[in-house]
Amino acid sequence: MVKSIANEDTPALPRQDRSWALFLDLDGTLVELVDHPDHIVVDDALKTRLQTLTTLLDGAVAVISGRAIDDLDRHLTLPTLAMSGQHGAEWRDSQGERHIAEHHQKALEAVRQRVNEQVRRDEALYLEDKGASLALHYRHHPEAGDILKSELSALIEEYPDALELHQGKLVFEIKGCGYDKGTALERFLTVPPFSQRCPVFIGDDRTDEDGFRTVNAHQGMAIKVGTGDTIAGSRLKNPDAVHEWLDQWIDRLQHS
Ligand SMILES: O=P(O)(O)OC[C@H]1O[C@H](O[C@H]2O[C@H](CO)[C@@H](O)[C@H](O)[C@H]2O)[C@H](O)[C@@H](O)[C@@H]1O
Repeated sequence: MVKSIANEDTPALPRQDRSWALFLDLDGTLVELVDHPDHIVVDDALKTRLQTLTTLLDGAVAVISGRAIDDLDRHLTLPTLAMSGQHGAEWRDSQGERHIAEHHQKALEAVRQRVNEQVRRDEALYLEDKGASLALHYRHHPEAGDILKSELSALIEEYPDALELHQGKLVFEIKGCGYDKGTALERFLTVPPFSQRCPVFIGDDRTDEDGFRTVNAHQGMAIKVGTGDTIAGSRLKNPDAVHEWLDQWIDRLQHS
């Protein structure tokens, strides 16, 4: 049964277990990618699925996203769910306490205005200002990718210890150095209810590879959604397959 939702070329996923910790990316993993960040569809079934798993795994479920936590809360409306936002720069622990990295904020402030000017020159671009990071979306002007990459790289050149450029799916992100999805996972794994559990991380994007690296180092399970190069050992085809696999997990735990 698991085989039908995994890609043909990867081994069947192991049987889900109560002793695992679950880490989930959002865009492209739990929800389909759409034309604009505000247009994702988070239905009630997904919210219930996340809540049920959190209960069954004694709280060891966290969303690990590039989005800001306020934005994740707006879409998921699960205010007590553990989360990491902005590629590890902010996080909400399992006690509900919020934390945010600040070391790069001065440098970010210095480039913010210049990125805004760039966006004003091309109305097909969309700037998502997340507070501790900037996402410049070029989904509606994909040919601009190469030039944007070199322009944004030049903009942050002055701040090599504070800022770095990440490339996602038709988006470039300017974010603080020293934080990524790998450090976000590592942080959760040092404290209960995540510590002492086998980590499972499901993600679709190249920024999720940092998380896969951490999970692999902890002998956990890295699951890549969709196609493309990856260091993950397993794959699921798309968000629907992810939902199906999570539902199997719920079913197993409720009937064991
Ligand atoms: O780490 P994630 O939860 O996967 O977030 C990664 C980025 O996702 C969002 O952008 C992407 O999804 C949009 C909606 O489907 C799409 O329009 C865009 O092209 C994608 O890059 C989000 O807006 C970013 O802030 C996240 O970093």
